[in-house]
Amino acid sequence: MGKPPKLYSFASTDDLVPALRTVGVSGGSLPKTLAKALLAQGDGRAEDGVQFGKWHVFFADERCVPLDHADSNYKLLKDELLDKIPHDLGRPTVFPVDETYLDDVQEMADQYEKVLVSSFAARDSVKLPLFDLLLLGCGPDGHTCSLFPNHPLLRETGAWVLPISDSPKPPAERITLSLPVVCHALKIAFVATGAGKRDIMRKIFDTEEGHTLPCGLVNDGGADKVSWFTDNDAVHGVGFPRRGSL
Ligand SMILES: O=C1O[C@H](COP(=O)(O)O)[C@@H](O)[C@H](O)[C@H]1O
Repeated sequence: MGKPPKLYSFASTDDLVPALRTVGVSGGSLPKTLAKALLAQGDGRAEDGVQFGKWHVFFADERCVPLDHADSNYKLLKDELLDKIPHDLGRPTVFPVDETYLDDVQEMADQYEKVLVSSFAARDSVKLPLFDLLLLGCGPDGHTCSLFPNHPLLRETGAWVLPISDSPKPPAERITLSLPVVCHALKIAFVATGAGKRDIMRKIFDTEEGHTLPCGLVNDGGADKVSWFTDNDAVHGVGFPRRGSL
C-alpha cells in the first residue's frame, strides 16, 4: 500500500469551505458545499482569485435523466453554483452529457468518453485522462461517483466512462468515471459533511472492510493524491489521525 490519505477536519461546513477552490465534480451534496466555498456569502461576490473562465468542468458521474430533471447532477451544479457566478468573473466551460442518448446508457457512456478523449487526448496522449482535480462525494454506503460497493464495475479497467443500469441508489441508470480514471487524477478531494456520514467515515478510515469500499479503493489507489474535507459531525468518533488545517 502507498502513503495513507490525508484526513482534514474542520469545526463545521462553513469552516471547511475556504479550503475548496477548484473543480472536476460529483453530484449529491457536493455542489452546495462547493458553491459556499467559491461564492462569498452575502454579497454574491466570488472569493478573490477564483478565475471561473479558466475552468473546464466535467462530471464524475451523471444520471440518465434530462439535464433539467431534479435528479440531474448537471442541474444540481447549475442551480447551486454555475447560475450564481457573477458575470464579470467569466463562465466555466461545462461539459454535460448528451441528452440524445438518454434511452441508451451504454451509448451515453460511450459518447461522454468521446468528449473526454477530445478534451484530454491532445493534452495527455496517454491511456487515461488526467483531471487536475476531482471533487468527489461519499455516499452513506461508501460509494463514490456511481461506483457502488461490491459492484462488478469496480473491476472495469478498459473504458474511461462506464454505464450502470442497476444502481442501488435511484435512478438506476447512470454513467460514471471508472476507478482507474478516478485514481489517475492529479488531485482527488472528497467532501463529506454531516452526522449522516459518520458511520461510513468510521468504516472507511478505521476498518479493514473500508479498504474494499469504493471510497477506500480510491484512498488506496490514489495514495497521497487523496485528501478528505469533512466537518466534525462527519468524523466524530473516527480514530484515523486528522489535520485541523491545510
Ligand atoms: O448518487 C450520488 O451520490 C453521491 C454521494 O452523494 P451525497 O449526497 O451522499 O453526498 C454523489 O457523489 C454522486 O455524484 C451522486 O450521483
